[in-house]
Amino acid sequence: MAHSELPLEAFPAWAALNSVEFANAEIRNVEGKGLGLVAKHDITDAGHDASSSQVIIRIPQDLILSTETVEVYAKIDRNFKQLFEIAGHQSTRIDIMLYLFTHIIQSKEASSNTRLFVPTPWTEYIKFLPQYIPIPTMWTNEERQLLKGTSLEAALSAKLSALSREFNQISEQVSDIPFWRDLFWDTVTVEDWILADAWYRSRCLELPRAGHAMVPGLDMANHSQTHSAYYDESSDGDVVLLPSSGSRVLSGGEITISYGQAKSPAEMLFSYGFIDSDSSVKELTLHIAPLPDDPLGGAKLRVYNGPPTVRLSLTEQGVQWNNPFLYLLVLNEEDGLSFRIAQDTSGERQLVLFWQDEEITDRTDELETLVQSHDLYQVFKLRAVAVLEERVAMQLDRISSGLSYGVTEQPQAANQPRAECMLAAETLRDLETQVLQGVAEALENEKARLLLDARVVTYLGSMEDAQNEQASEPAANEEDDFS
Ligand SMILES: C[S@@+](CC[C@H](N)C(=O)[O-])C[C@H]1O[C@@H](n2cnc3c(N)ncnc32)[C@H](O)[C@@H]1O
Repeated sequence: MAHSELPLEAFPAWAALNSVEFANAEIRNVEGKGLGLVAKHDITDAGHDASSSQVIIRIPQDLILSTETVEVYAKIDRNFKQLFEIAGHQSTRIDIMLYLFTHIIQSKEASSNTRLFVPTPWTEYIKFLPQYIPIPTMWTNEERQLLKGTSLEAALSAKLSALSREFNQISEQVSDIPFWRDLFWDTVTVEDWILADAWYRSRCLELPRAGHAMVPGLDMANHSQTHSAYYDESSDGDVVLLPSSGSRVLSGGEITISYGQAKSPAEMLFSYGFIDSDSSVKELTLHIAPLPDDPLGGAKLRVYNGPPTVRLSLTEQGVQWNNPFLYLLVLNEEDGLSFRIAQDTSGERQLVLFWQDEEITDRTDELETLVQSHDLYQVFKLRAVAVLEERVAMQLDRISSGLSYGVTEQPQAANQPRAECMLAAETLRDLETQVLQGVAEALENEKARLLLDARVVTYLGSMEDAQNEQASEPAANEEDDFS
C-alpha cells in the first residue's frame, strides 16, 4: 500500500493553517540535496535575539515532536495509547518513532479514507517528507555490499538486525490487541519501521530545552560546514531559525545549518546519507575483541563501561588512537589485574575489577592513566600497540579486498547499485583507507620506539631467558610421550 504524498505547492497552506511563519525562507528543490530552505530576501546577521525581526522561520511550540508530544497524543488517541503503553516509554527515539509509525500507517490508509487515528498537524506534514532517505538502512542489498570492509559494514548489519528485532517485538506485543493485530497482518511492514527510523535519525535535532525532537519546517534545512543559520528556542518555547554570526545569504540562496562539525564520514553517511566534502574530519571507529586465548576476555567485556571500540583519527596534530579498552585487553593477572565477585546490599552479585589491589570497576575509562605510574607501563603500551596494529592490518586487508565489489565487477543491470550509493561508498572507503594507513604507519614507528626503551629491552630479555630455561629443562613426561 502506497504512502500518500503532497506536492510542495501545498506547503504554504499547511504552514499558514498551523501558524508556522516562513518570514524569510521558502522550501525549494536544491540540486543534489532533495528539498532545502531558500532565502526570500537578502539575509544578514543583525543580532542574536530570538525575538528580533531577523527570525527566518518560527515554529510554534505545540508542533514540536518530542517525548512530551507523544505522551499527550497517547491521552487523546486510544488506539495509539494501546501501542504506546505496550511498546513505548523506553527511549525518546522509540517514543517518537512510534508516533511517526502511527502517522505512516494512517498515510497508507489515506486512499481508503479510513480514519484510524486522531489527526494531528503531522498527519499532513509527513506527506511532504521524502519516502527515500539515502542512508544505508534504505539501500538495496547490492548497494549495502559496497560498504564491505568499511567501518560501516558491521554497524549497518547490527542496525538492520536491531530494526527487525524491534519491529518483530512490537508485532508480538500487540498480537492480543485486535485493532493492532489486524494492522500488522494487513497494512504494516518492517519497511514502515525502517522509514520511521530514517526520518528520526536524519531529521531529529537537539533543542536546548525540549531535548531530542523533530521540528516541522526546520527539518527542511540542509547541512553545511559554513552554515548560515542556527536554531534556538525563544522565551515562549517556539523554535526559531536565526542568521549565524557574520552570515550573509542573498535572496534565492540556500540557508543551511550545521548537523555537527565533528562527525566522522561514517557517522554522516550512516545518519544523513551523505559525506560532506568540506569536512576535515578523518576518523573511524573499529570494534576490538578480546584476545582469543584470554581467559579473562568475557569478564573484561562485561566490566568495561563503554563500547569495546577504538576511535582512530588523522588530525593536523598527527594520528590519535588512544583507548582505555585496549589497555584492559592487554593486562593480565600477573600484571596486577584481577576480578572478584561481590554481593551488593540487595543481594545482587557484581563483577568487581581491581588494579594493584585497588578497586577500579567504575574507572575502566581511566585505565591508561592508572597504569602510567607502573614500572612496566612502556611494556603495556607495546602490547596495546601490537594488538591495535594487528587489528588495523586486518581492517586494511578487508577494506582493500572489498574494493573489488561494485566498482570493478559489473552487477546485473536489474540490481545495479545507484551511482550516488557507489560514490558515497567509494568516498568512505578512500577516507577510511587514508586513516588506516596513517595509523598503521604511526603504530609501526611507535612500536620501533618502544622496542628501544630500556625497561622494554630488560623485560623482553628476562622473558627470553625464562623461555630458554624452560626449553632446556627435560619435560617430565618426555619418555612416556608417544603422541
Ligand atoms: C534534515 S533533512 C533536510 C531536508 C531534506 N533535504 C529533504 O529533502 O527533506 C536531512 C537530509 O537532507 C539531505 N542533506 C542535507 N544536507 C545535505 C548536504 N550538504 N549534501 C547532501 N545532502 C544533504 C540528506 O539526505 C539528509 O538526510
